[in-house]
Order: sequence, then structure tokens, then C-alpha cells
Amino acid sequence: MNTSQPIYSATWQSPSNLAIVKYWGKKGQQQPINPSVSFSLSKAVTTTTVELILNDNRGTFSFYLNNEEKLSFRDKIQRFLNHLGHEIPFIQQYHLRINSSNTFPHSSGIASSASAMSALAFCLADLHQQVNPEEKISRQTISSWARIGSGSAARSVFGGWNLWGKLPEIPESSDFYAIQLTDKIHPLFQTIQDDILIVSGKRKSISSSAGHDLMHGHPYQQGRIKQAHNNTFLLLQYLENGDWEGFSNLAENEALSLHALMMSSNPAYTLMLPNSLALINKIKAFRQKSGLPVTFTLDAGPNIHLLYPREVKNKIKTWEEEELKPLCENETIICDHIGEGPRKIN
Ligand SMILES: Nc1ncnc2c1ncn2[C@@H]1O[C@H](COP(=O)(O)OP(=O)(O)OP(=O)(O)O)[C@@H](O)[C@H]1O
Ligand SMILES: C[C@@](O)(CCOP(=O)(O)OP(=O)(O)O)CC(=O)O
Repeated sequence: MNTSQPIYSATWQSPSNLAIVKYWGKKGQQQPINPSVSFSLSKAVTTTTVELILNDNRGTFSFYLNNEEKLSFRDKIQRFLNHLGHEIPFIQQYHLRINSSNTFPHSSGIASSASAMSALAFCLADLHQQVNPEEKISRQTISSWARIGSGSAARSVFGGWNLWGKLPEIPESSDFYAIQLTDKIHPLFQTIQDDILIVSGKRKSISSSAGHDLMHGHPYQQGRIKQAHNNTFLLLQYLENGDWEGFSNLAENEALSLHALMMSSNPAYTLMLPNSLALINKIKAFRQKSGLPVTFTLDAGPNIHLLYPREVKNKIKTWEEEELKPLCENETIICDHIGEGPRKIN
């Protein structure tokens, strides 16, 4: 590790988020081809410290994951810093020492790039204000910076429910940053639980960034854009009215559509594993039998996110332990829930 003393330092923790309407496909400079809606998590978080060091290596950075140098993560950060260099002069004036850790497996479809790039954007904004005390960086700007690092990160800069991408019906929505939806959320969705059923914590074979690229020239691209607009519009109504059934159908339709887009791209690929399907079947059968409000979604990976309102937690625990846990890798379930968003760590 570089041992020079830092001049400035900032530490931020940022959550991952779970999209119900999925961002899939890009245009322009890291803008989405369709709007997406997610909620920020509570326990699946990244904590990042950035230190500014004055030494002979100005304009460079070192990156450590859990205090160990991690070269394979450098490219994404390098692209991020290159893009922001003209807005944040200190990137060229200091050496940046970045140390980060995640509470969950990275690169396996639990949006580690979202929490990581959001945490990094908060550190950079904090340091920018330390270096230039007269300048205030808004949450909107932090969201647009985070978006440059990873699209889904734009939605991790707030707690609660968030919308990223232009939806004509919502004038304040934008392709450049996310907006928070918390004022219009029914209590049922303000306590939503996300039990992440780990089917595999291994690095996935195709990254989300590569998946987005495959939407260029995809035969179903136009249909997907239309579907995502409709689903976003509907989801906002369900969230406001507390319509669990509408929400549940939509969440599953979005997740399976995302994986269908992967299976029909060129080259085609699959990220679901046999136990992903086994878990989906278990969830559907239990819902049918019990009548309880449980649903699921998947991100770009094999892991299943089991969603339900907090009030049914006790009624599903035994079933989850007995029937779902044995299908998870090392019987791992990360029990998470909607969270309050990023926070500064002193
Ligand atoms: N703590 C971290 N600090 C910096 N970069 C990170 C960190 N954790 C993950 N990353 C970056 O994010 C990449 C993983 O992003 P990727 O989109 O492939 O998977 P994911 O975010 O876990 O899943 P999803 O497809 O749901 O977004 C890593 O290869 C690395 O570049
Ligand atoms: C399936 C998704 O999780 C895709 C996330 O894609 P990323 O934000 O990880 O991609 P990049 O912008 O290339 O970093 C759906 C979503 O979170 O909306």
C-alpha cells in the first residue's frame, strides 16, 4: 500500500438497489433506452474510502478491495474518473487511494456496481466540497456522476423507491439522473422485504455492461422499450395504490422478460441455473396454496429475490427455511429490505 499521508479523506456507505422495471440497453453517454424503477436496499451495501494524496503520482489512483489491491476492478473506475476529470479538478491534482468493501458477493447480479459507483460518487462529491468549501454538490449531480460509473448506480443515491429515465408522464424524470418517488408510495411498499436466495455467488459469465451492448440491433428492442414504458407507468400506479397483485405480476413479467432478452440476443446466453427455476416454481406453488403475497424478481444473474410485505414475514419463515434454503448455495439467504439510502461514515 502507498504509505503517504492523505491530505483529504472521505468515507461513504451506499446501498445496492433492486430494479422492478429493469434498465436494459443504453444510448448516448450512459443513458438508458428505457425508464427503470427500483428500491434501495439496506444491508447489501458498499463502503468506500477515498484519500487524496500529494505525491509524484498525481492523476493516478490505486484501488483496494478489502485492503487488497484489486487490479480487475480498475477499468470501470478508470473510465469513471476519466469522464469526471473535467468536472472534478482534484482528480488530476492528487493521487487517489480508494479502499472499498461490499457486504455481498460482487458481479453475481446483486448490483454491486450500483452500490460501488454510488459510494464512489458520494466520496468524490464530499472531497470536492472539502477542497472547494464554497461549492455545494446536489444529490442530482451525484446521481448523474454515479450514472457515469454504472447506470443502475444513478438510482442508489437515494433511499426508498427511485425512477431513472425519462417518462413523458413525469416531467421531472430524466435520462441523466434518478428521482426519488417516496412521497407517492403506499405503506405496503414502504416496508418491502427482499430475501436474496443465493443460487450462485460466482462471477457471472457475461457482465451487465456486455448484456446492455447486445440490445443494439436486438430483434425485440422496440418492443422492449414499449413494454418498459408501459410497465413503469403501471408500476407507479401500483406503488401509489398499494396494488400487490398488479405489482407481483409486473415484477415477475419484467424479470422473465429480462432473461428472455438475454436468451434471444446474438450471441444468446443464459444466466439462470436449474435451481433458479426450481425456486421460482416453489414460490409460485406456495403462493397458490397459501394465498400469501410473495413474488420474485431476478437481476442479471441466477439469484432469486423473494419479495413480500413485512407483515407476512413470520408466516413465510418456516416454508423459506424448509423448502427454499436447501436449494441455495451453502444454504445462503441474504435477508434484506428497503433502506434509507447512502450515509457518510465518520
Ligand atoms: N466495491 C467495489 N468498488 C469498486 N468497484 C466495484 C465494487 N464492487 C463491484 N465493483 C465493480 O462492479 C463490477 C460488477 O458489476 P456487474 O454489473 O458485472 O455485476 P453486479 O453489479 O454485481 O450485478 P448487476 O448485473 O445486478 O448489476 C465489478 O467487476 C467491478 O468492476
Ligand atoms: C439487470 C440490471 O441490474 C442491469 C444493471 O446494469 P448495470 O448498471 O450494472 O450496467 P452498467 O451501466 O453497464 O454498469 C437491471 C437494473 O438494475 O435496472
